[in-house]
Amino acid sequence: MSKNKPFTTANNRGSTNFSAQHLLISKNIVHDLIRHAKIGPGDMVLDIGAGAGAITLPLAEKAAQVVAIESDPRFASKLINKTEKIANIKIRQADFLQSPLPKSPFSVVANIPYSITTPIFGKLLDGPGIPLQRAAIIVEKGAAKRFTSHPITDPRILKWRMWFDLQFVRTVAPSNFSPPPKVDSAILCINRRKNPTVPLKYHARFMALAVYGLRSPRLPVSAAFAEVFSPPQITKLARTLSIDRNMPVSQLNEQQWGQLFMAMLQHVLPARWPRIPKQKRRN
Ligand SMILES: C[S@@+](CC[C@H](N)C(=O)[O-])C[C@H]1O[C@@H](n2cnc3c(N)ncnc32)[C@H](O)[C@@H]1O
Repeated sequence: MSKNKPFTTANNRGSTNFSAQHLLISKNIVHDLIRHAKIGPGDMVLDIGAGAGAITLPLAEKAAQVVAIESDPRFASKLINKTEKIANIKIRQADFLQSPLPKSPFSVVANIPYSITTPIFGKLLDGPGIPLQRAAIIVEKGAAKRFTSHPITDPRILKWRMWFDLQFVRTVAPSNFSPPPKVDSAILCINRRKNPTVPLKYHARFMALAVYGLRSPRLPVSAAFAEVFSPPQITKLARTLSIDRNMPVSQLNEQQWGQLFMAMLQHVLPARWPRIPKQKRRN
């Protein structure tokens, strides 16, 4: 392959996507990412899709350890050469989606490949035992809005937000990348919740209620949970939790979802609990 061709990458289906990668060229944005992720000398940090190392190197000045994962062998080998004398950087040439996550607490600072944003977030946020603490990630602005906004219509995003606070931090203009992408980007911050309304052990059971409750996001709360709570229970709950029983179920916030779930555990017989959805196979 010619030296002048743009860097390319394997996508999550194992084929090759020959589009150019949008590398960060703004030191201010790199600085902002590291600051928002609150990286300090005790932190082990993943840089997902490290490219030419725009984030990796400044990150290593703040963190205890940086593991940079890059699937493109040309980026990876350049980065290995560039960082061989820096003791706290490890470069892994690998597909992040197929790589094991750290077993001890870690953070993420990254400008990721947009084409696999949801699989990357799923890998970081889906499982109950993943020790992710904090992250600042550049994603397409549309995705950042979708992951952080109200109403909440997607049970998977709701589940992420029950245990992690997802915040839209700021828009990042195309001029901060080379080549500039056609769309706006954004910094999205993730912080593990210290006191989630629902204990982590109920992760799968909560997902069952979320999938059931959001099957038709425009249904009023009373109809959405009709098979779980009896009409008097719903009326009482709505009053105690200050919820309008006629509002669309998608208008419930994370805290109200948590309170409804805890009420279900306490007051509803297990036979009426929604079933835990079968895990989808991940390749
Ligand atoms: C948008 S570029 C960002 C590069 C660098 N972080 C920066 O900000 O300049 C995304 C990078 O992710 C890499 N990449 C794409 N798919 C990947 C995967 N599945 N696992 C690891 N890296 C991947 C690409 O090769 C590319 O270098």
